[in-house]
Amino acid sequence: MRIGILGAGAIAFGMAAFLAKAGHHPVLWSPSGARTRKLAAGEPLTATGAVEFSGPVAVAHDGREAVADVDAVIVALPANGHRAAFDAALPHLKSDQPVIVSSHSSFGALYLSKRLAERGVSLPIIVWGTTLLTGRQQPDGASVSVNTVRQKIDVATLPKAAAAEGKALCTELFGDRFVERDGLLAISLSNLNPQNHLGIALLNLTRMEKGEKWGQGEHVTPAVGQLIEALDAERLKIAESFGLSVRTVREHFSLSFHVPIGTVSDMNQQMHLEGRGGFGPATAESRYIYEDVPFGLVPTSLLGRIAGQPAVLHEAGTSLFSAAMNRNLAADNDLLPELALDSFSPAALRELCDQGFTA
Ligand SMILES: NC(=O)C1=CN([C@@H]2O[C@H](COP(=O)(O)OP(=O)(O)OC[C@H]3O[C@@H](n4cnc5c(N)ncnc54)[C@H](OP(=O)(O)O)[C@@H]3O)[C@@H](O)[C@H]2O)C=CC1
Ligand SMILES: CC(C)(CO)C(=O)C(=O)O
Repeated sequence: MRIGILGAGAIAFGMAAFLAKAGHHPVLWSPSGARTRKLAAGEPLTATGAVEFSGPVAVAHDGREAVADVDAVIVALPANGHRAAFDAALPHLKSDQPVIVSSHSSFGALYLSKRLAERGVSLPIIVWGTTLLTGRQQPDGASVSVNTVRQKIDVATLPKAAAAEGKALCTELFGDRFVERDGLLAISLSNLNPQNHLGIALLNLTRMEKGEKWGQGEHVTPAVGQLIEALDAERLKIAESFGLSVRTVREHFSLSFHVPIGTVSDMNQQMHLEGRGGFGPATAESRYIYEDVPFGLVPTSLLGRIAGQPAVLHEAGTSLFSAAMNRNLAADNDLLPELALDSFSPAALRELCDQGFTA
């Protein structure tokens, strides 16, 4: 199949390599063009580690080229770029052309659904709770090091009625690893980066600010792990009050990183011992803050208010990072203001997350 990928970072490169290796035809789009310059000049895309691949891949020069004549579109860039990517693709998307959002954040699928309905276009939006793989892009501009390919990925569709079709497509492209969850609302409570990264980045902020090279797994010490698990308890309580089943952070870690289940700290220490703990951000200008606070902590706090289960640690995380960065990080979210979800009842939100917007 021909697959348009919006984004050209670590995840987009890794997915393109995975797809090309499986015989599909990925088309990568870098919004600025910078990250596909080498590939467009004919250098092969190279993946090493958990995915091994080297070969040519196609490059799109704009949003129109990225979605023209493709069988499906994948959005694979940080959530602070989702609205820009959606807007670039929107005028060119056709009815029945599925769009996969990985990882889904901050009700981006509802934003896309609303804009598509305004155009009279109807297509399945497939949302994943996380990414297919983890990895880091290499400075040579044409390669990616893939740390892990996940065993399980939570998936749902908007509208919910497209669930079987959505899961079948994902399985055809990426194999038998998809676990169907109870709609977009469940997936909105399934992305664990915001909680994980709040613990990691807040408690290691000076390391990031000073540009140190530091082991991420190694620095998920017992205190950091306990903060992550306390944040997880808030998320689980919100999910429960909506009647939704979601994975715990312990299950997520064990399934993603192939370590026996234990405390979050113990699992990270195990990854560190095996040389798979990775490195934390070497700058405070990191998506761990600028993506995960506005597009992760903020929407979870909103869900907590709607559910009557205030997420006090999530709210504190937003306030603490906003103070430390001297910036109102909640105001960086450019998706939620378009949706005005604050006044929704739990039942009305659930209905919208199951049906989406219709033309
Ligand atoms: N890497 C990992 O291991 C993991 C990543 N994730 C999630 O996956 C998603 C992708 O991550 P990853 O690939 O690592 O991220 P990267 O930072 O590597 O993504 C870079 C890509 O995003 C584009 N981009 C970034 N910000 C914007 C913006 N404001 N507007 C438009 N485009 C933008 C860049 O554009 P340009 O090409 O123009 O530079 C580039 O194509 C994120 O949501 C991340 O949290 C989740 C778990 C693990
Ligand atoms: C490094 C990892 C896998 C865990 O924090 C991650 O989730 C990310 O890079 O976003």
